[in-house]
Amino acid sequence: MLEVSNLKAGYGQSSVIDDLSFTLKENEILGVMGRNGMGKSTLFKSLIGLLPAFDGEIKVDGKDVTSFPPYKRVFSGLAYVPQGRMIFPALTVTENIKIGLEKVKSSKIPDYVYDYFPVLKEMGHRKGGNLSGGQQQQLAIARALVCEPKVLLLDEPTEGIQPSIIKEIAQILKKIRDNQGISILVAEQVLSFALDACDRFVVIEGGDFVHEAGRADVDPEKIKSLLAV
Ligand SMILES: Nc1ncnc2c1ncn2[C@@H]1O[C@H](COP(=O)(O)OP(=O)(O)OP(=O)(O)O)[C@@H](O)[C@H]1O
Repeated sequence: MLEVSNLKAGYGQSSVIDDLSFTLKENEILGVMGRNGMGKSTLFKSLIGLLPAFDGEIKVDGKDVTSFPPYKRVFSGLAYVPQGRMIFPALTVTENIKIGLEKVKSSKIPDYVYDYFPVLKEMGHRKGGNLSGGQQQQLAIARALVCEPKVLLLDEPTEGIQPSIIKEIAQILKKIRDNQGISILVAEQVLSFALDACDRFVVIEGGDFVHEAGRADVDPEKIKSLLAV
């Protein structure tokens, strides 16, 4: 569903992601694990087009989007939830979700949003900035979901969120994958969350993948050691 070949990306003259290749399969949840500063956000920003690729190719469902600006990548099936969530604090919960609906030219929030995130129904009229971190994360995921993406990019969804909500978000992501039939790429540092949510795991270090494992053969201690170095 997402094919990344020999991707090179970074800031100005300095390259952070260097010659990275991987694929995300249909209905797969792939966890990109890595310590602070290892290149997770840089990778995600280059996938959605906030950073241009210096080289390489990004394909979504077979379509080359490498030269597309972010909005065209969204129309090609990508959706992005940035680190820090970036919801609109002065808009209500409902208004925030409706921004995602612009893409599908609809004004009705689909019922599935409230099945996954009942709290967003209760808090529909509340300003986004007055929600807790966990609720804001759910709002950001909901806003991305209503774009009906083929691939959802989630950058550190657990950051600053309490453990019980982290567990809940892992379960919801699996439900979303199953019911909406989308593929999910998630950057994470919290190993327990990744083990709950992901089908496959890669560890990024210095902009390159240094370890890969599937759910069946994952060695949590190995990943823990790579995250702790
Ligand atoms: N705007 C920027 N300009 C220049 N260098 C940057 C910029 N943003 C990040 N970097 C550098 O790129 C490298 C990778 O950072 P990145 O934010 O991708 O890491 P990360 O794995 O997402 O870490 P974190 O979990 O802390 O967000 C780091 O060396 C960082 O200093």
